[in-house]
Amino acid sequence: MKIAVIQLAYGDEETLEARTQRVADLVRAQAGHDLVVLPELWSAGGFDFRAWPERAQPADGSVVTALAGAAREIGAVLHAGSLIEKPVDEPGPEGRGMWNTSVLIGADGRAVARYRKVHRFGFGTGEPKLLEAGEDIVVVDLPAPATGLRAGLSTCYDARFPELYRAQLDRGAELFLVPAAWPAARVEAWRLLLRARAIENQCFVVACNTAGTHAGIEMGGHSAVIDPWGQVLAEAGTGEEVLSVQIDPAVVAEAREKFPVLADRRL
Ligand SMILES: NC(=O)CCC(=O)C(=O)O
Repeated sequence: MKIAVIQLAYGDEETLEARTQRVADLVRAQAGHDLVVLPELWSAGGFDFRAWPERAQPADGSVVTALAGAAREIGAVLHAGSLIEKPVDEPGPEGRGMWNTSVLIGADGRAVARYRKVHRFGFGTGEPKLLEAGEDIVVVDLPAPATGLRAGLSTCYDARFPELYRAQLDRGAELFLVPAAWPAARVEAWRLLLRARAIENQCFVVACNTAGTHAGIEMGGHSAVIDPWGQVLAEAGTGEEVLSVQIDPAVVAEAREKFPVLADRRL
């Protein structure tokens, strides 16, 4: 399976329309890959809380529609990163009506899965103040042409909560897709947590972070693809960059058979 991880950089100047066009073009440029992955909240701005209400959209709004077209054109599965989702007529349990939602799009341009971020980052500000929390664990068989692995969806801060990944493992996950807007200030934690999630669950990790500086926060980059042994197959630097990585889905079963640590779990 050939994967492209688009570590996008952005600042504060670009309009939503211009960024959407730029990102759709970047996705189109990944023709030949089976799976293309984008970062968290690239359309709304990961830490640009004030812009979220005006950039919020339904999960079938103009941003996802533009990307679905790009995925269809190149015949790839696309993890569209996440957006500030504001569905029509869904106020949510806390009355905020907005979620940090990831969308996985098939090569036919149709949405195959949606994940609403469970752990909200901000300690009383930002996400917990403005957004609803997701409540569902989402694990899905990757569709053609990215077939062969079952993927668990999570987002950024979720990486600090190993129990979420165990729950995904128990639903058959073999690969974790993790879009993020993780700041440079804590990038070593990001790098370490991703490897830990791969090793403890014997899963691939495909993690796509943000680069650049927006809303006064420098993003950490270091997107990575990690195998079930914890080997880093590719890692980005700190700027905008596309990682292109070939993975062998058979490595999951191989690692679990050669080193059957999961069989020793005591619940
Ligand atoms: N967007 C996020 O979830 C940021 C998480 C973060 O900065 C951290 O966990 O540290």
